[in-house]
Amino acid sequence: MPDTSSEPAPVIIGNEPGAFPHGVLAERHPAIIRQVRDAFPYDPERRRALDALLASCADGVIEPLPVDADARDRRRWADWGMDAYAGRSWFDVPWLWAESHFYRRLLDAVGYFGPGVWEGLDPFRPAKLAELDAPETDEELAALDALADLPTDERTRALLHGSLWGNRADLGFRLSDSGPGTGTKDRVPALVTDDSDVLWSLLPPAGTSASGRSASGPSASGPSAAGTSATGPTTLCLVADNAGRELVPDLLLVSHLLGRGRIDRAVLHVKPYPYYVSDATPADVLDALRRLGAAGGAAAVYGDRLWTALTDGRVTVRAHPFSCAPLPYADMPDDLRAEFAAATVTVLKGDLNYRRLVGDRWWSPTTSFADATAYFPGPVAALRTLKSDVITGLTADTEAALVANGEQRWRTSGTHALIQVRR
Ligand SMILES: O=P(O)(O)OC[C@H]1O[C@](O)(CO)[C@@H](O)[C@@H]1O
Repeated sequence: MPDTSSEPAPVIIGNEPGAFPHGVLAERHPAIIRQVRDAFPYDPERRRALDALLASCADGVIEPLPVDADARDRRRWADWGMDAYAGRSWFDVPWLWAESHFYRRLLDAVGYFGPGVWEGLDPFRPAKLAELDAPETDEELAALDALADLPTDERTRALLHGSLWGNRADLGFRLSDSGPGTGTKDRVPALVTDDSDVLWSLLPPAGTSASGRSASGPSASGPSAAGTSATGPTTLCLVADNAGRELVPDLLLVSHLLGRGRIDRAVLHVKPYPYYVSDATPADVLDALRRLGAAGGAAAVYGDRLWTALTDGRVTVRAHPFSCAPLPYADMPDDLRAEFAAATVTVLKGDLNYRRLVGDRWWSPTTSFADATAYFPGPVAALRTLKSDVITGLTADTEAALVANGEQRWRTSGTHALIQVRR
């Protein structure tokens, strides 16, 4: 039985040495700064700013945004809690807030917000392009050709799993529930919960009816689309996570769902600016799309379908400021809430989105996913590999088996994944 306790669990803070969140702040952030420092021939001013951020990560405090920051951005950060956290240690504020704000400061340091020659230049772009151009990406895209021989349902499932495990940058088009597995001694399937049947019941193939389909679709105001049902177009909101080898299978999945008539439209939510190293921005969507075209074969067919859908408006790309907010989705603004409310289902990809969806808290693992997401304005699904401590929706048996495995890092190592859906 899921735990339906209504008491919110404690918010995760990064102040416990040895714990995963502390390691991210104390070790990972400095490593990211060093990586960025080497990525471009930044001038002395930029290098000094990066060094200052490095020092601040170790023992500094969160500072207010610079006085020359864009006024709208300053207002946003004020709304997002800047006044409450300025002057406090990175280690003593909510971990989600500290991490998110780190990327904002990193972009300041490299001059991303300008003015100047570095304005708008993604400091993570070299790493993103290297991943997109890696031979593994060629192999994964070539593997798509073999999918054509599979029955449609199996292909649909393989593409869903490609998108899911792509969150580990592992585009394997896996055909079995067990995913990549964690070794023969592992007693727990890699997929710790799998609600994919519920997801497919929300997005049935063209010509069949969805009992749970949202009746509040944007049929009245939006353009008509082929295959539109009596309840309005079936719209998928896909809240993307990483660029490169995660975004590629995300795009393949969207293209496949369009091609099979399971959706009429898709809205792809990406980040307005570089974030958490590899998070997808609009420029990354274009790079991934070009990559599909250049691969030829089945990949190019998927890419062409998506290209056409972008040009005729069936697929749109959104980069809402709240996508980079240091807050849970429970605090989303009204315009975003209305968008998600109008979708047939919103699928959130990845670990960070999961943390923001259920709240970055020390939930008991058996806390009901439906309860934790009850505030969300429409049907919602999470496709996530486990890369941080937050977890909900496990059965007591699964939790016990994971713990009994003796492998303490099941929460953070990306060896396990979940598909959770609340209709
Ligand atoms: O790309 P994803 O799946 O959102 O994962 C990013 C993850 O990186 C971490 O911030 C660690 O740095 C995770 O805790 C976080 O959720």
